[in-house]
Amino acid sequence: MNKKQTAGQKAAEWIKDGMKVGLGTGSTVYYTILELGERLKNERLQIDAIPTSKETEKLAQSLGIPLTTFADVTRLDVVIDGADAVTPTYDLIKGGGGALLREKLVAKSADTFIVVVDDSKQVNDFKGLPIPIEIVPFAFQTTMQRISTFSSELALRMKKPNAVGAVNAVNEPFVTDNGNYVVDAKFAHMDSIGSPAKLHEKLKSLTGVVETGLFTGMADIVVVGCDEGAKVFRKVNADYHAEALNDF
Ligand SMILES: O=C[C@H](O)[C@H](O)[C@H](O)COP(=O)(O)O
Repeated sequence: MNKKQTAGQKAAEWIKDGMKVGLGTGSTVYYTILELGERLKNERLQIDAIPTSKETEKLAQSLGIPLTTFADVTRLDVVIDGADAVTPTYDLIKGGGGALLREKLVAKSADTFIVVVDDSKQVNDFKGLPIPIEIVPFAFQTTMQRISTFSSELALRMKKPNAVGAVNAVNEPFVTDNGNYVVDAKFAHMDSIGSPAKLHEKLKSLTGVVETGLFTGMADIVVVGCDEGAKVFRKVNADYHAEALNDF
């Protein structure tokens, strides 16, 4: 079993009968969703799920996972999602797959937000790492200019050469499920900005910025897949405590 699978499958144990569940996006939570599909086949488990992307929606549908929307649900019992980087204080960078806006909307509606990563995602800080920022396409050049006043490096995310619908990938911006663009921006001078939360606020205040991939103070539980198995960290008040596997 690879480390992503270890973390993803472990987190699926959290889902109980009758729960409203948010399903994240990416290659780690993929294993949570597969496991959930298996459990639905083998157990008397009734859940309703809200996907964070069209990709996850398709996967959930293919596995027969019942889907719902925010028209019918206001709170979610559990949201499980991946991350691109996790600090020792459990701040996250998300949006490597471009699903950050829906992911944040869904995670903000969660009673319990569970993050699944393999141990390669653990970092000391976000210094020099690209932060995905969703921006509106109109006048995106001016939004990028505003971001560049305090970013050390930034690039408009382009479609991957083999992406669905990419005609001339090099010249086509990647478009999110919400019809927006994504800028990946590095901030070498994080120290002078203060903290990821301050950076998020600073970016959000710029006209044209829709959302950032900085998820600070949001994770309730972090499941880390490593060689020895899945390590579980749970937030208790403001601190995170490692838990024995069978407590989970
Ligand atoms: O937009 C994508 C999401 O934020 C993903 O959850 C994140 O990029 C982690 O993905 P993966 O589990 O594939 O590394």
